Amino acid sequence: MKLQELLKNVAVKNSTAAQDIDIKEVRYDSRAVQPGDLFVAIRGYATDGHKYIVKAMEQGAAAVVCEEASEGVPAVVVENSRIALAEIAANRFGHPAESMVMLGVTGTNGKTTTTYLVKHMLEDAGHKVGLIGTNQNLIGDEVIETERTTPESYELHTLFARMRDAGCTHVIMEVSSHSLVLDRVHGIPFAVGAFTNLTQDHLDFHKTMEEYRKAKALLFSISKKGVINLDDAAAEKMLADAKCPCMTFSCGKPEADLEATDLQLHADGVEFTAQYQGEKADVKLPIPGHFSVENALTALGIVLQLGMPLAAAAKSMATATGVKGRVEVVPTDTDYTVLIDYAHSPDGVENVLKAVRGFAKGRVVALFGCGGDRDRTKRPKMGKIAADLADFCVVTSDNPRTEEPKAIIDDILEGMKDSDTPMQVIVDRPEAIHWALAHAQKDDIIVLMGKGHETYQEVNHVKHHMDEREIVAEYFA
Ligand SMILES: CC(=O)N[C@H]1[C@@H](OP(=O)(O)OP(=O)(O)OC[C@H]2O[C@@H](n3ccc(=O)[nH]c3=O)[C@H](O)[C@@H]2O)O[C@H](CO)[C@@H](O)[C@@H]1O[C@H](C)C(=O)N[C@@H](C)C(=O)N[C@H](CCC(=O)O)C(=O)O
Ligand SMILES: Nc1ncnc2c1ncn2[C@@H]1O[C@H](COP(=O)(O)OP(=O)(O)OP(=O)(O)O)[C@@H](O)[C@H]1O
Ligand SMILES: N[C@H](CCC[C@H](N)C(=O)O)C(=O)O
Ligand SMILES: [Mg+2]
Repeated sequence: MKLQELLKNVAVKNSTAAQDIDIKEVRYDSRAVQPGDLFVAIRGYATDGHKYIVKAMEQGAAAVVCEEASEGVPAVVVENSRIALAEIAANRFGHPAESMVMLGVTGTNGKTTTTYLVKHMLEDAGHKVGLIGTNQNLIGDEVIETERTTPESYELHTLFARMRDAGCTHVIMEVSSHSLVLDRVHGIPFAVGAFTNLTQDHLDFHKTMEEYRKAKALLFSISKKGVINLDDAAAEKMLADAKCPCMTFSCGKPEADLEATDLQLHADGVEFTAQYQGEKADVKLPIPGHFSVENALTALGIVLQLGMPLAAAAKSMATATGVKGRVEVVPTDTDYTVLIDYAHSPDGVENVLKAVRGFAKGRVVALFGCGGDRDRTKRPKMGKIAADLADFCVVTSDNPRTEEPKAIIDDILEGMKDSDTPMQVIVDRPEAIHWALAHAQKDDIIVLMGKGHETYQEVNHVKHHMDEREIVAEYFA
């Protein structure tokens, strides 16, 4: 592609690069640059892409997009390289997002689950759907592995192009707060954006809850229509900040556009009556927990905003299946139950343990750790909530990354020190799981929290294979 085609509608401050040069590929990591590529230099948190311009040129880069030009380098200078990257990516692939209905979900918890529900309902209605999120990306049934919840803009447009070419009409994606702040989703024309909830997470990155909320609110300045959880404490501010018309949902607030009443919470799912614009429908979702009602409402809100009739959406919801690693039952053939869940924030832990408490006949045993190189202040909070809600806690590791595992555990224990809930600390997670199984009692529900779908433990930048399903199976073998 010619450089000028890639730069169409990009706000260029000045340029020393010839506009008609041929560009082979676009790279934002110098380590991937090959002869003829365009290197986009991004100022990051860990390092600055501008430092690698010389290296990129040595590797054969044809030109550089940057915020500050270097002597003798064919450079296109822009105000913001991340925004330029997103625009270049859209140009590179022929604006694939514009030919599909783009749907985005933001919020601290419930994004992954909601996206799968929306995909299921749209497929039931006969559409081919692409999905982008934490567990994996999907083009219909085709699975594409992922590293991020919301990939970098260039990867996003690469995926959109594949989805478009495969005949997708709709894309449902998780929109993380990081992606909104870091312009990964810049320029995506979201037909509907939805907000699940706001509770503590990622303060390492956003610093304050208000900054975190504002990051999420950005989705409603790039969406045509919004769906907002009126039961969340941040709802009022989210509605006030929104630049698009928003519908609201609630469990019990009649002023909401979509309201759930007559909630029934069962061990294997939830049931409720949904009311929208004078219509009523019975909704069943085979995923347990009060939060499943919220996720169902978020998903219903999205398809209602697209014009799907409530009755059709409700009917479809009943045949949705659970999502890997979200309240997933591990088969054990014993008189107790093992669940794998992705709760990794104070609210997530509270929600899943309350849900389990609601149907447990015996003890609730919580096994968990906290991620390294992530929000430290959530650790004692998760510890306290687990100690308050569980009958027994096993504290262990969850992706220590570059931190000392025992130091992370000490942060968690700080929040548990006033509790008399019995507990066991075992740093090695597989060992901790085996210990929990060896000490299980009849009717216990052992909740393995934090890893969800993940099949690795990340230590010092290396992902070591670790699948909790296999660890449980090994124990019984
Ligand atoms: C805080 C954050 O999100 N950082 C992301 C950001 O990194 P950064 O801007 O700090 O980049 P950097 O490492 O300083 O490097 C700056 C630039 O120099 C380039 N570089 C670097 C080294 C080199 O030799 N040559 C070179 O060109 C890098 O490619 C980059 O373009 O941009 C990078 C490129 O896209 C991302 O890989 C990186 O994600 C990091 C690894 C990360 O862990 N992100 C997590 C926290 C994240 O994004 N999580 C959210 C939410 C999760 C959820 O709740 O579900 C997600 O959406 O996944
Ligand atoms: N609506 C909800 N409110 C609170 N907690 C929830 C909700 N939905 C799910 N959870 C809990 O949070 C965990 C994570 O859910 P899910 O993966 O759907 O959220 P997410 O927003 O995609 O998370 P991430 O930010 O890591 O991508 C679940 O395993 C469950 O314990
Ligand atoms: N996507 C989130 C979830 C991480 C889940 C947990 N396993 C952890 O490592 O903290 C993050 O990167 O913060
Ligand atoms: Mg997710």
